[in-house]
Amino acid sequence: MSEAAPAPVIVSDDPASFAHGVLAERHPALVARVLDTVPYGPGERAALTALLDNHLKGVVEAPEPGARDAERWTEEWGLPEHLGRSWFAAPFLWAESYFYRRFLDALGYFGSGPWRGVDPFRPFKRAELDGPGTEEELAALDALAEQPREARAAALLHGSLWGNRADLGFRLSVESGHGTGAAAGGTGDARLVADDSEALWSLLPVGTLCLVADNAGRELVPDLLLLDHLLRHGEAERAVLHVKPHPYYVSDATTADVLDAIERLHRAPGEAGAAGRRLWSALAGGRLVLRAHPFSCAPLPYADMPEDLRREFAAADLTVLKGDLNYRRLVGDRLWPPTTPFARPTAYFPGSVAALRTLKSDVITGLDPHTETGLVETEGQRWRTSGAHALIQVRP
Ligand SMILES: O=P(O)(O)OC[C@@]1(O)O[C@H](CO)[C@@H](O)[C@@H]1O
Repeated sequence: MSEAAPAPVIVSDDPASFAHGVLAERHPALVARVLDTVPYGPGERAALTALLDNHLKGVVEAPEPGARDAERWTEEWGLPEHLGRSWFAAPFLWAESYFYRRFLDALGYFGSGPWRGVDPFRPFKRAELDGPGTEEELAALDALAEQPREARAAALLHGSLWGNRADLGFRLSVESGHGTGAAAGGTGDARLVADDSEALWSLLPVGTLCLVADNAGRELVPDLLLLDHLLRHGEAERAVLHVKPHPYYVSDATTADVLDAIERLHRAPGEAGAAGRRLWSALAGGRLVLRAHPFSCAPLPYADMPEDLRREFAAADLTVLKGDLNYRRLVGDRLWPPTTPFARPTAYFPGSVAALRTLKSDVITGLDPHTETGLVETEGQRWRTSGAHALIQVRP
């Protein structure tokens, strides 16, 4: 491949690939889990089962008639190109994203019936917030408060980074043995395959910081704690938190999830409760602003973002994107040579941009050659998808 040629887009048609495994194994596991957890009626169950059958063996079909976003999918998000073709022939990012859109259709999320607006993934998100893991993490904030400010900032950054392992989609394949995940691995710096944290801190303080959130629950809580820290200490005058306009990729955070997370903090004792109260006031007072742009659920890379979103990111002094899916969309869901400089596929992004991500899919850029060689020698290609490694990358 020449220097200038873009790397190949990832497609799910190779049965040996990670992408194929997501469609063929992770999605059936997800359907089973949701139907086990939520007492949807026979109609919704039949529709979801039919969708899964179509996804695995059939061809891409149009959304339910009258869908309010049908025009967008048709005119802007590439649906006509894939209609009538196997889901496995479409780009991985497109197929996966459309599956979540159709998932909500099957369960009446966009309909006019009683399941309208009911998040099928909410029980999983709530269980995380109410679980002992969250309780322990919140209690640890009291001891952290004794630390010097820089140590606190570093701990909160790493909390937000490693919180990214908390997506149910990823854990489904780890639990069912289909993934190569190491969900309980260590979290020390040795597991960072790229660490631009110095460059990240050097960009602060800023006026407006955009944080493009990923998962709810145990990822969103540390994201909010990081934002609270930055706002409180003047490292950002204002923060804009981008969430999804509807449930997506199982655990992705919506406005309702932000409210649940703040409520969880609010009712905690000590430092966590104080952070919850500050975040509540920041939202009420406009220093913390929520955005739920439709493009956040688009099946496309950020390089194709619409003009209004581009202007929004351009107006921020720094945009931080969380998680694996956002990384795939930021650099393009392509098989880049891992040593491709991070600055190259992100050159189009308006303004300074940073990525905080645990590695849970094949896409990777910005590795130095020694790091890549060392990873391949010890792990083959498993390091790309196991979730055991993470990165902090910055393009100022
Ligand atoms: O964006 P997140 O929550 O970090 O990860 C989402 C994820 O689980 O979904 C995709 C496969 O389903 C992978 O890109 C990734 O592992």
